Amino acid sequence: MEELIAQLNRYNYEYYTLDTPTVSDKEYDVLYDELVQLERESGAILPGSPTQRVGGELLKGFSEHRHLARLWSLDKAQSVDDVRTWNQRVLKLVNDYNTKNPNTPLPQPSYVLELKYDGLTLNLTYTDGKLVQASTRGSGEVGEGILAQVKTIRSVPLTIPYQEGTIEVQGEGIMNLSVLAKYNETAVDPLKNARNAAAGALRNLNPKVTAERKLNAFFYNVGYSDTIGFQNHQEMVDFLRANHFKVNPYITFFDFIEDTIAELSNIVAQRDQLDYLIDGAVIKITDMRTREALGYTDKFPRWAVAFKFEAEETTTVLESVSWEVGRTGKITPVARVEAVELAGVTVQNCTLNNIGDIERKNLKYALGSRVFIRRSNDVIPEILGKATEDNDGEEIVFPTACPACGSSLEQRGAHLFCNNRLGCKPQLIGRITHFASRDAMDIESFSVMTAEQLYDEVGVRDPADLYSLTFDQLIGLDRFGEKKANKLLEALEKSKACDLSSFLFALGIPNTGKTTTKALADHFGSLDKLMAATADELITLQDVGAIVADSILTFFADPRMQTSIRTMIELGVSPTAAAVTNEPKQETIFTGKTVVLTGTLPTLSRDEAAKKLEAVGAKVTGSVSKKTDFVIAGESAGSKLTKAQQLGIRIIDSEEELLQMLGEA
Ligand SMILES: NC(=O)c1ccc[n+]([C@@H]2O[C@H](COP(=O)([O-])OP(=O)(O)OC[C@H]3O[C@@H](n4cnc5c(N)ncnc54)[C@H](O)[C@@H]3O)[C@@H](O)[C@H]2O)c1
Ligand SMILES: [Zn+2]
Repeated sequence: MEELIAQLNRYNYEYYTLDTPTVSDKEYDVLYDELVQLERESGAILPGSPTQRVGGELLKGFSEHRHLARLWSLDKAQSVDDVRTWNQRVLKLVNDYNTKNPNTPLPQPSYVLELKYDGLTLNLTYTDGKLVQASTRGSGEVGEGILAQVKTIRSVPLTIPYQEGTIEVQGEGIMNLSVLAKYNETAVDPLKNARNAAAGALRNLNPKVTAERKLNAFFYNVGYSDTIGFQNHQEMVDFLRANHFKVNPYITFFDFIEDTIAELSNIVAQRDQLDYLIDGAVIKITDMRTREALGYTDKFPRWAVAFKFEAEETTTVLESVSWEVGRTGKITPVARVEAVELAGVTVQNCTLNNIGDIERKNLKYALGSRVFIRRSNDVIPEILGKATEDNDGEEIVFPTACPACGSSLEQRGAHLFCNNRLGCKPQLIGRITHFASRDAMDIESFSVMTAEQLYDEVGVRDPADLYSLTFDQLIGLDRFGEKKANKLLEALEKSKACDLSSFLFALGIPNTGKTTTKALADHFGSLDKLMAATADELITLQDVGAIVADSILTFFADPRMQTSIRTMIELGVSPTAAAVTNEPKQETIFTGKTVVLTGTLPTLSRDEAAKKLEAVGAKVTGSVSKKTDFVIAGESAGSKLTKAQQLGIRIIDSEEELLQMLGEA
């Protein structure tokens, strides 16, 4: 217990006083919970235990402010069961109170749900309508006066309409994520995390530094007033709004705890769409008399509980960096980290984006050091920066030669490239695999392994080579029986009658994705016309700017590409543009609606289903949001389906039903 107390107090100091934590909240919480557990089991609380107090030490240089009413921490629930346990305790206390006070019983508890903003607590003091002090939470009783710093926040009102005596209002100072990203674009010292960025700026003695960070704030409580009282939370929120405090639009009231709990998953689903960090949601009892009756422990109110979300950040050790070659020749650093659990999965690989990013994030000498990693949505976790200040790690040596083919590398912007387009195996394998992929030529049963095998054993170097493969060549290969060989040849044959936009996408023209290739196909109508197009003609298209136009021209001017395309055409590949119709063929339930496809349907490929939907005027998009009208979920649909369920979006989970709705079955 002594060790834990020493360790936790050091982390508290780094977090609350210095605003530069060296462990993640997740790691801190594990140790804290361990201490709570030991205190409970032993019945002993040792001196200096962080479970008995709020916050950390005050910084020198700021004046002290004694809060007119105490500020609190929040009890936390890690699971919905913890929320239910908290609620049971509330019900029991209400019941006890009502037994003792039969003439003035408390109402049946009702609940308010708010987001838990992750920033720095602010306590604002107004006297006769004027902002006279602003302070941090500090110890809960005394905080640091940071009036000049808080005045730089544009959303903090300097005067308010309510002018009767003194009130204190609490909120959270935050940095919007978009503001942080913008700040980091040009910053010499990029900021790792919005919470520490906000806290550090507010507790900077120089208000100019605070102003540069363009902070924001949300207010959620009137902690003290000489004159005014509220019956319930809604009245208090109305008062805050009427007095021009920025109140978060998401505040929801519930009569039943189970409804409140059900709503938590909606917040989790929308977490990634918010422009600020939240680390949970707060459930509070709405009735003020009940709050008073329930009271406080040493540390937190009994009438509120914070439901903590799964952490998205943690720390781990950066073990090694390897360099991967993509199909365009771009070299991507991939970090191998000590295995660590984050948001329910074990993380072992993280992206480092590019060499520019490694330098910007001060990771050049970070091999073997502890680093912060962050995972949001389904993307590969990213390394945010080092967890220590020292530069004692080993150097990440940037390659000068391609790890695959040995050619010397060229730096363009923040990226390294291998220019050996024709002789660098991973580039060729990448191009062939991309060519055959589902969104491209959709050659069934073709995988990276097939591409590698054909490369190694039959000498396939270019997508065009696929169309002269013979049965005899294939049957001689490992793991290729008669059936498999025929299947691949059939799939290749079938792919010859492709549509132009898929063919263009399959070619892998740099800087052109599916939307662009579709626009090109629609506009030009034939491969020949596109290949003869000029830059002026290309940039008339909506999706095509100067860079994309240049990529397209350079690509088709390359004699090797011309040969490859000519060979394919000679071997029977015949890309044709779908007839462009501006009017959808027929009105269906999907006309004008936004649809997301996920998982595998029994017979239709995702592309075929998308085409059918587009033909009746639906917009097919890649990610589920509130704007999605339908989600078509095939077999092994994953997170998109979960999200659709959470958002209450209509889900169609059978191909038959889909075809029926399309009027085809
Ligand atoms: N990484 C570290 O080294 C380290 C060290 C210390 C603490 N911590 C983190 O801090 C947590 C404890 O911190 P705490 O006591 O400062 O905060 P808390 O999690 O107990 O929450 C209380 C605070 O939540 C804020 N809040 C945000 N939205 C709110 C809302 N709608 N209603 C009411 N309050 C709201 C308020 O500022 C309030 O002071 C730990 O669980 C840990 O995750 C991390
Ligand atoms: Zn190479």
